[in-house]
Amino acid sequence: MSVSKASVELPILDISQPLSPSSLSLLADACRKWGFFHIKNHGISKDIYNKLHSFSNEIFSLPSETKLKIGPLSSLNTYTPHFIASPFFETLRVSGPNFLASAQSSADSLFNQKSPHQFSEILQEYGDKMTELSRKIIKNILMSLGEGFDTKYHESHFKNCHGYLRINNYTPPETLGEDEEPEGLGMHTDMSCVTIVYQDQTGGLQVKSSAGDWVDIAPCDESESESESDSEALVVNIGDLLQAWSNDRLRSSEHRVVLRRPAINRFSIAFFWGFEDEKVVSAPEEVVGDGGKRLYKPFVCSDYLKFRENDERGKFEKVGFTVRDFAGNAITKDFEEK
Ligand SMILES: O=C(O)CCC(=O)C(=O)O
Ligand SMILES: [Fe+2]
Repeated sequence: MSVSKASVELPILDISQPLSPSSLSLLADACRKWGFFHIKNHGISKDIYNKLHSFSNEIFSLPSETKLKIGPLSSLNTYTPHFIASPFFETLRVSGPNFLASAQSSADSLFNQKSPHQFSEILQEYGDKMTELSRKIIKNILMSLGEGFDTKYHESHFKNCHGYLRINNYTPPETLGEDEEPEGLGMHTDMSCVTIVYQDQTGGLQVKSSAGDWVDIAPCDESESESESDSEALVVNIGDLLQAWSNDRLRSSEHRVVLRRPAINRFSIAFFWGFEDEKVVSAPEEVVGDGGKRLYKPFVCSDYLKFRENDERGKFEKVGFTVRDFAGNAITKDFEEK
């Protein structure tokens, strides 16, 4: 296994402000080279994360039989147990736009009664914030691609996007050797347009460079920087849908999560924001640019999701296939590392 301790320097963008031309250019570079960047001043406090973390712990600490009431063989199917994506990973899905109803139906089944609403209410607030942030992020990415692209494409292409949350719990094996770094979540690309990830201070998220090396995306605690906010910067990454829509001008990078010593649980929340099912994904002429080659055949969004989700493993792990295999024309451009 290749072990890399190098950590990539990603821009940290202040999402509460309109981005300056120099920040837009940092954003464009990061999206082309890594498909990853950080955002700060996103308006979600540490207090919210602490609450989400402790409620989630309560759920993940329930006996397996209880959790399986909402597992893959149940009608709800919001919980994915260990040994599907990896032996060390379990996850709870909360679907939007009614995050409250989705979280509440899982909680009610788990606790076998009408349970208190606080967890669901916080998830509604969190989901709404993520939705708003995703819109802002897409707008900024469009601005970074070309002048006037946000007004041209934001409404016409992205207004029906929608999102869901996954709350992830990584439980490493109790004995972990010094150089042992088992995969908590295997290499994959996201099927979204953009994904917003909160990772706790444990670390272990890695992105593959265009040269093929794994590099760390270190947790970035804003409260340690000069920022006034009391929260951590969030990780944002480009998903396959936006890579195809942008004709590879934006990169959907392979990434994974490795587990390290000390062998403690790792907690993360990912928000996936993507096109509506029926959307035909096709890069606009102007995005492809004069003389540019079209790298993907137009495809229907849900057909790609089905292609990836045809079995439970394919959703998470070691995807042999990405959007390039699904809709790519023979000639695909390699991402330059500049
Ligand atoms: O747990 C993380 O930090 C990342 C999770 C992830 O990549 C995913 O859920 O797609
Ligand atoms: Fe991911």
